[in-house]
Amino acid sequence: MITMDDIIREGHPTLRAVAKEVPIPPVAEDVELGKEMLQFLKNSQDPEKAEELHLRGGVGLAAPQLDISKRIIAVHVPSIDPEKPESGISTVMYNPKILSHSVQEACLGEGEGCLSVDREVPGYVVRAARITVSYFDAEGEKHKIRLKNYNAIVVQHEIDHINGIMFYDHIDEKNPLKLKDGVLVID
Ligand SMILES: O=CN(O)C[C@@H](CC1CCCC1)C(=O)N1NCCC[C@H]1C(=O)Nc1ccccn1
Ligand code: NI
Repeated sequence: MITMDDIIREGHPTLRAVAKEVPIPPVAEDVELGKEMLQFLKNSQDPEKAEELHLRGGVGLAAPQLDISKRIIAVHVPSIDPEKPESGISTVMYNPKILSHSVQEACLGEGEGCLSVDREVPGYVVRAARITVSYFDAEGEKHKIRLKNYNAIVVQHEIDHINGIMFYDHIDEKNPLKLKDGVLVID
């Protein structure tokens, strides 16, 4: 079972490596890893389990954060609106790829954090507001999905990890809270 002790922190070189594609269909080891990554996120969002296991609540996790330089990410974003279950996303993506993205940009009003970064880094992380992502699932089936707003931000944060990019690489150092016109602020 994955706990915070398994998550490497900034400064570890694996966080800056470009992760390798995995064979499709995923081998048993990669299927198991994906399941554990998704379970970690679910545990981290369960008050009892999070307390018992000392987990920081997370909505995404990338294999490089476990010092495993493979292109595997997990996302577990609860849908805010129970009437619209599709507004959340819960899945493991193998070899995810952003096929296209909107010109329109977006950022989280609160900025971003990272389970591999034990400090606050203030500033807007401006990303594409909408993305089209292809990925393979545990069975080796290919998917092509369109994501927007918070789900799009989360998946972009995770795909950054498999490319060795950290969220603060996107923050304008001179003026971290600068916002160009038209950037959608997501709260
Ligand atoms: O690469 C993956 N990571 O580093 C885990 C990150 C991923 C998100 C950061 C911004 C977009 C994706 C993560 O989840 N967090 N960042 C640090 C502490 C907070 C936590 C978080 O946002 N938690 C959360 C949010 C809503 C509901 C429940 N929990
Ligand atoms: Ni992160």
